[in-house]
Amino acid sequence: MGHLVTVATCSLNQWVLDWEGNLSRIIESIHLAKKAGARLRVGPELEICGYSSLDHFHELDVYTHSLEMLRRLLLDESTHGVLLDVGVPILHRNLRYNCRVICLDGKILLIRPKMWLANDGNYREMRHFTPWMRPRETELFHLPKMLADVQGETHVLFGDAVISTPETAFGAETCEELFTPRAPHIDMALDGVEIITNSSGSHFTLRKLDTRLQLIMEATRKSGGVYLYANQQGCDGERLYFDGCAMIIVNGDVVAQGSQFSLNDVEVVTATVDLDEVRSYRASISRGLQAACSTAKYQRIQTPFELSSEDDDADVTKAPTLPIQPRFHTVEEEIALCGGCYLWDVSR
Ligand SMILES: NC(=O)CC[C@H](N)C(=O)O
Repeated sequence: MGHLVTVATCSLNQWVLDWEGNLSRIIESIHLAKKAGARLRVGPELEICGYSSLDHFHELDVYTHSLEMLRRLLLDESTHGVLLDVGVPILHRNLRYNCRVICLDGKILLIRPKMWLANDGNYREMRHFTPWMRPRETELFHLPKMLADVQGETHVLFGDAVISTPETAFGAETCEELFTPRAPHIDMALDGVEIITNSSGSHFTLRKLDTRLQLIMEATRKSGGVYLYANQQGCDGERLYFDGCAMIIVNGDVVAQGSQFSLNDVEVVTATVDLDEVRSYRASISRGLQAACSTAKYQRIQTPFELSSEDDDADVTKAPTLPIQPRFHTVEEEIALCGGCYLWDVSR
């Protein structure tokens, strides 16, 4: 167990109810992540069915087909050997949730429902989903038979928990949660969670990338940590254009940034991060007392799967990815690129 970890996030051009296409792009992103040596991969919000499925989320078929696709993903051994954080809508005790399914080697470790839903501007999540309003609580999710067969068990954990590996802990927050005053990453970071994944369905509006970046940079500058941002890329069948830009940020510095306006269907962004940088950063800012008196303690789901290796730490050629200057388009470029990319994607 070492302290250098290679992680991956991605931008995918998913389409509403394009079951086969969405699954194949998810699998391709996992292959690319594995090829780059990543041991953790996060994908965009609701990537299995497409983010903007709108009132299709009222159709029970969407939940059944989403789980059928999840089953295929779990059974596909080419996706094993890396921790996966996949966006899936889940029906649980008659309520519809916008979830992350955290899985490894064909087994589900945790289903983490979105807690703070997006409901302003073009977002209507409260029309389709119920927010999970119980921070740090979990209960059991009864797997349908098709998944129980794969899992070898009838139930998995559902709720607000985090994953603990031998060397670190990671937790998921979903898109809008980053924008909220009491964002989940704050309590997670105070409880020692070092890596936060954020899977988003964040559409383009002028200068929104600046807002996202400021939020993530400030979050990790205040709390320390590694932040993996994944987003939908391009159109997905509704009116909106999503501007991708998957990113990896460490302690307030961007270390990897994907393209904001891309015609690629799958773009994977990876970085090698040094967990010791998070530990020393967290020790050097005056957060210790806040962490020590924080009563917000997360249930940790244990996995023996290692994100790092001692061999990597001993390999002098293996170094953490260095910070880069974040890239921003000018306002004029954003206007030109979003129109062109929207028209290309929507009309093909
Ligand atoms: N899907 C979401 O939760 C998106 C909401 C968020 N405010 C954004 O625009 O990125």
